[in-house]
Amino acid sequence: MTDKHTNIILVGLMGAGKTTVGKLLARHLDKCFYDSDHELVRRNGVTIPVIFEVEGEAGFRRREEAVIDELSSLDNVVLATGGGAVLSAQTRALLKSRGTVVYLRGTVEELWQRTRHDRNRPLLQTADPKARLRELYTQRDPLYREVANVVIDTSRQNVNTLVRQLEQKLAGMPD
Ligand SMILES: Nc1ncnc2c1ncn2[C@@H]1O[C@H](COP(=O)(O)OP(=O)(O)OP(=O)(O)O)[C@@H](O)[C@H]1O
Ligand SMILES: O=C(O)C1=C[C@@H](O)[C@@H](O)[C@H](O)C1
Ligand SMILES: [Mg+2]
Repeated sequence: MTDKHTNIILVGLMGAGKTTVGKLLARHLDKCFYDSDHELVRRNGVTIPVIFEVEGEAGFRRREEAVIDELSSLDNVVLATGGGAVLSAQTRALLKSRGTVVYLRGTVEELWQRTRHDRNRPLLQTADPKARLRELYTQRDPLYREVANVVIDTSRQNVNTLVRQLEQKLAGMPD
């Protein structure tokens, strides 16, 4: 059975640090780390842009929903989810029931600085990627907040500080 408080699930926009913070947090808490994006790439043997190209965003979302269902049903994991995972109502319900959900929040400016040189994010391959990021922020911030038990502001915080802060918050949470 899945014990709600053995899993930590990270949500947030592209560049929020879910993968980076998640890996370090898992090491500190002695939990296994999974990343839904990495798992999709590993299982399908192609990059995320290729999945988007071949199956469209809808195809990617179906695969993402299934892999998050599977990974979140494990115990004692830190799970970094893809930035758009919360678009699925089914996934939102699942995440809330399967772990302590942490929203890593960042300003659009910072998220932009962290993602601008990376071509691996198909949703940002537009004429004005920063404006796109702003739109995604407006659309998704309420969804991240809806699922989150904890909201962490990542602005001007290095990864080590964030992990320490997160560990303290998690330790202080009721069972
Ligand atoms: N708190 C931070 N301060 C400075 N740089 C950071 C911070 N968190 C992450 N980064 C950097 O920002 C980039 C994006 O981080 P990361 O890949 O962990 O984001 P993500 O939330 O997993 O994004 P995605 O949803 O696209 O997978 C990386 O180069 C990482 O080193
Ligand atoms: O924000 C999003 O919709 C995405 C974020 C990434 O983590 C990947 O899951 C993919 O690039 C889509
Ligand atoms: Mg990531």
